[in-house]
Formats: sequence, structure tokens, C-alpha cells
Amino acid sequence: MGKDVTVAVGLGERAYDILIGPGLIARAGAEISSRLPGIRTAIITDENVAPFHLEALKAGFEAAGIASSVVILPAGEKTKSFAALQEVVDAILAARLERGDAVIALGGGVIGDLAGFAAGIVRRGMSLIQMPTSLLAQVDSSVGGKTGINSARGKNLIGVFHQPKLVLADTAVLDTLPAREFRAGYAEIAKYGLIDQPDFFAWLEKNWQEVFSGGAARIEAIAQSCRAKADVVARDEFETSDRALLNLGHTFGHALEAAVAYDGARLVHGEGVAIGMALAHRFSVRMNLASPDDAERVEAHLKAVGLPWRMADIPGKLPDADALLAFITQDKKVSRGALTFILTQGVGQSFVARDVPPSQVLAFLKENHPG
Ligand SMILES: O=C(O)C(=O)C[C@@H](O)[C@H](O)[C@H](O)COP(=O)(O)O
Repeated sequence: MGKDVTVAVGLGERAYDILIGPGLIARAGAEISSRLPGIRTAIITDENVAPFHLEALKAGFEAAGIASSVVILPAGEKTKSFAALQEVVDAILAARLERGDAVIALGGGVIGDLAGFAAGIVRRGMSLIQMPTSLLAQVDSSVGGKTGINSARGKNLIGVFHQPKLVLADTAVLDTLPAREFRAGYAEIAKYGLIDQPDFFAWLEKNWQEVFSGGAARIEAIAQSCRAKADVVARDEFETSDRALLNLGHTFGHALEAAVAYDGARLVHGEGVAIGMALAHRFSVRMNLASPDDAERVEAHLKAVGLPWRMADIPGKLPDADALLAFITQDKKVSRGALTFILTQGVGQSFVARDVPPSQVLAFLKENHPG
């Protein structure tokens, strides 16, 4: 086997490993058959990923004696839909897979969330193996068991928690990722620094070019992100308390994604998170929690790496502030009608703020709306 970095997600009987390293798609058959002997699989992937990686995965499966059927879906956020879910569920049932067989999610966050949801509900829960092919999926969405689809009323509003049995993150695939997609995934890496690791954020400010160009710094950033996420998930699997910290930037970001009707030409998830993180820092300044220097530092880093950082960076017209607030009030962190945000006292000092007054949010959205 290769020299992979292994990060353990300590969840008792649902514990699993994240393997991070080059060549894991070709080696997946061997890795899976040694851990889950006799398993059969349905590979769920998309039209962008399949031409690059499906053959290598299938060849490795064949060599390891793993039977597989394949579903190839259109790429993009609009695939996180009931229609696509139905297609995946039908294909799994048509292949007569059993509960102990596995759904393989080969793709980015969209495929991971959708295939994970299907695995969570077919036969009340099948095995799931995440094989993330985007940076965002490798550092975030493939880990932790959040699965689901979108609604026109809001992002990820329909789903279940369903942990994978294994995550195989093949870092070599990142070399062929479009630059915009790589940057979008980088937003989630920066997020871990901004949550509670100021040293990691400072390291990223210094080393982001190396992370973008590949090599040891990239693997280190991915591994550090997975460790940070595994830690939080092990403490609070079902987001009853501080797992919500992982949502930094997502309250604003998800509202913006819904506001553009999940149109990836205008805004992809990681870009929404980047803008959302900048807004969360600015909002914290407005609430007298953080200093303007902190917000400026975050904005400067997002700008340096080429990420959008304000609503004005989204092409086209946005719905007004009231409509954005309406999306925010559908957020899953809302409790008894009260809004929850992840706010900050400075870089790496985020906290969960409950009962944030909607009037303050609305005023802030109006001040920052590009019109
Ligand atoms: O894993 C989590 O918990 C997160 O919040 C990580 C997020 O980066 C991720 O995008 C997640 O899917 C968003 O969750 P949601 O509950 O806000 O839909």
C-alpha cells in the first residue's frame, strides 16, 4: 500500500479512517477489499469526474474482485435534487445491493452529499465509502456524515447524518481540478484556521501558494483540515453544540447560494463560504465583538488567493436584503425561531452566537447589499 496520511475519526462503533495520498483511486479496490471483504458496490459519480477517474477505479475493483454498477449524473449543485436522489436509489435497488453492500461516492461535495443521503435511506442505511475528488470534498464534505439535497427554500434542508465506513482522498486528482474549483475548496481550509486555529491561519497566509502548487504543503493542509474536522465531529456528531462552529461562513453563504438558485456559473459553494466568512467577520465587527483589523485581515487573505469576499463579487443581481434574510431564517441552526450565527472575537476565535436579532442581520445585509 502507499504512504498515505491516515486521520482517524473517533466515533466508537461508527469510527472510520480517512486515507489521504496520491493514487488512492487506483488502489481503492485493494484498500476496500482488505477492510470490507465480499462487499458489492454502486459507484455514484458525475459527468465531469467519470471520464478522468472511473476506469481506474473500476479496474482496481475488478482486480480485487469487487462487483460494481455505475450511475453517472450531471455535474453541479442542481444535482442535489429529489429527481437525482430517486435515480440513485432506483439504481441501487435495481442492482439488488444489500444493506451491508456499499455506495461509493466518487466526486465532489454534490456527489458525496447526494450518494451519502441515498446510502443513508436505502434499506434504512447501507455502507458508504466517500472518494472525494475535489479539494472541498477532501477537506470537508466527505468527512463527518452530513448528507442531503437542496430545496428551493434553502440549502441542504433535506438529509440525514450517515457516517461513511471509509474516506479515500486521492490527492493526485487535485492536479487536474479547475483553478476556480480548487480556490473554492481552499475557502474551507481557511475556515479551520478562522474557527479556532490562528496559527494554522497564519501558516496559510504564508504558505498558500505552496498549497495551491501541490506537494507537501498541500497534503499537510488537507490532513490538518481533516484532523480539525474529525476532532469536532468526534465531540459532537449530531451538531447539538459546538459542531455548529464548522458552519462558519455558511449561514450567509447558504443564503447566497439559494438566492442565486444554486447557479454554479454565479456562485459555487466554497465561494459562498468565502463571502460568508468575510461577512461573519464584518458582522462581528458591527456587533462590537471583533476589531476591524481582523475583518480586514480575512478579506485580504481571501482577495490574495483570488476568492470572492463580498456580495458585490457575485455576478448579476441579487434578491434584496429581506429576501436574503428569509433564506437565513430557514437555516438548520434556527432554534425556536431564534437565529444562530457563527461569530468571532478575532482570527481563530469563533463562537456559536444564539439568538442573534434578525433586525441587526437585516440592517447589516442592507448596508452590505450591492443593490
Ligand atoms: O460538517 C459540518 O458540520 C459542517 O457544517 C461543514 C460544512 O462546511 C458543510 O458545508 C456542511 O455540509 C454544511 O452543513 P449544513 O448543516 O449547514 O447544511
